[in-house]
Amino acid sequence: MSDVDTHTDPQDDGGPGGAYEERPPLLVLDGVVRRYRQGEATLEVLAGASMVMNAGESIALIAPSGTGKSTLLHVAGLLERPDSGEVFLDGEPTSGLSDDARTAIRRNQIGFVYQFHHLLPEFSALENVVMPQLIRGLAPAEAKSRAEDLLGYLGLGKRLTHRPAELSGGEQQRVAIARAVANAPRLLFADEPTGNLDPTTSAHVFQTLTALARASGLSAMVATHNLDLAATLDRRVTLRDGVLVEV
Ligand SMILES: Nc1ncnc2c1ncn2[C@@H]1O[C@H](COP(=O)(O)OP(=O)(O)OP(=O)(O)O)[C@@H](O)[C@H]1O
Repeated sequence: MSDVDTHTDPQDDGGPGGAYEERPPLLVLDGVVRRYRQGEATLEVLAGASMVMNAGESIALIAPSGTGKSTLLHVAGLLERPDSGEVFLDGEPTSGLSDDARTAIRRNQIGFVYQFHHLLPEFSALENVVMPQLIRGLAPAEAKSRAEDLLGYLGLGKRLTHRPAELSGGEQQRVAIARAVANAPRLLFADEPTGNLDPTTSAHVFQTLTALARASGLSAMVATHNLDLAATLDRRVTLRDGVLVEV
């Protein structure tokens, strides 16, 4: 175990349970190492990355292309396992969990947004947002109502029946954001969510994403190349030689 304390939240004043009750931070990365084989060589993309993410925090991940931002988001979001080190969720280690247990955590607690929307082309905006809720087991009427609310909040109330190809790039990304938060996750990972959009649309979609995260108390980690947008989040980190550094 390295110097990262996985069990106390520095912003936790003890809460209603009393001053001696300690709540672990939402997410802790502790000395995370991730290597890829590239032919004969091994590339160590993450070389002991550590960080603490508290509930409700928004963090920008800013680093040059190829330094490991996507890899970090995939490991933190339980899509990939670290080669060594640990990812703690609510103070509990996750790397030893079965694939099924990790999938269940992702489905119920984690949302992802990517640079390209990955919406299902043959389904409407509404259906794309309803679907993950049905997979989770929600009743169709409840799922539809939540999807309508979310899309309305994101300014897409008049685009519910449009298929992705009938929407603008910014609208497609907003549907992807609605889909990512449809199951009310606690954590949102966004990998250059506005990287494919023009500057004005990019700023609008980014602000929509962060406003939604704040309104719903969601913790968000957003990889972006845009320093102005990064400045609007609570904290900024970068990757230097595979290690996370606060900037
Ligand atoms: N599955 C893989 N197999 C082999 N190498 C990989 C794999 N995934 C990523 N890499 C390598 O790891 C390095 C980091 O990749 P990653 O996609 O995490 O970077 P990034 O910072 O997100 O880049 P970008 O900003 O261009 O998206 C790159 O050199 C990439 O080629």
